[in-house]
Amino acid sequence: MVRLKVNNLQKRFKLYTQGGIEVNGFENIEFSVKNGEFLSLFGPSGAGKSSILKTLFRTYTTTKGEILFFRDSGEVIDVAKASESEILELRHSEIGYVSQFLQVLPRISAVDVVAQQLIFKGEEEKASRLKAKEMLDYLSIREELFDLSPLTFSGGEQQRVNIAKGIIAPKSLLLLDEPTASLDKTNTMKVVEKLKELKKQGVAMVGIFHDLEAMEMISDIIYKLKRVK
Ligand SMILES: Nc1ncnc2c1ncn2[C@@H]1O[C@H](COP(=O)(O)OP(=O)(O)OP(=O)(O)O)[C@@H](O)[C@H]1O
Repeated sequence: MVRLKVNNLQKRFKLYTQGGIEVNGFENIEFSVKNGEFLSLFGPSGAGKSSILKTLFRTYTTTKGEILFFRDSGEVIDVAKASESEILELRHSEIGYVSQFLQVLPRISAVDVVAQQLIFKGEEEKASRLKAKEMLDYLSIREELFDLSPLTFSGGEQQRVNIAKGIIAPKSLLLLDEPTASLDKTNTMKVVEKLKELKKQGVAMVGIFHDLEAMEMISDIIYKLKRVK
């Protein structure tokens, strides 16, 4: 079943603080992603990969085109045109976004940052914390760090906590913006294994990988972008 269909999508940025100059982000983007499929956005720097992901999550508005999200109920929502409250609801229940940067409140432990995602979904607290610990351990976070705030962790450790947080309670569509950017090969491959499990669970994904081997291992579709002139 198709989860996401993007039709003739275009983004032009208007730079109000710089004399209203317009800059091309991307244009003529067309793809669809089914449940359990992974589509990678691939292309040179500046081709528009990150901007496409942000537009799919409605961090950026759409200049032209459609972003059709298909709910299990059969209802179709155009993310490009949906109201703010519909977008908040979609983000809450259907669409997840994982960037390369962890954003957390101070004084919340790594385990809690991850476990909260399960607790929000209604899972019991003790079981959630146990699952969170297993996920952190799988992603090579040392046990002595579990109860500390990730704000003092290294860049790569923060990124792994961020991935754990982003994938432990997956929604139906997951958007991944270079989630493994500063990870070593071993941890990158561990993330790829986890993402493959999500595919088996039927999660549709759109992602950007700078590691080409990881991209080829995980992708069902590689969508090639050219720099717009
Ligand atoms: N918020 C913004 N305001 C103005 N222009 C933007 C904005 N975000 C992106 N752009 C422009 O859109 C184009 C595409 O940028 P984007 O970051 O999506 O590329 P990318 O393919 O992800 O590149 P990279 O691989 O280097 O991360 C660039 O020319 C950039 O200057």
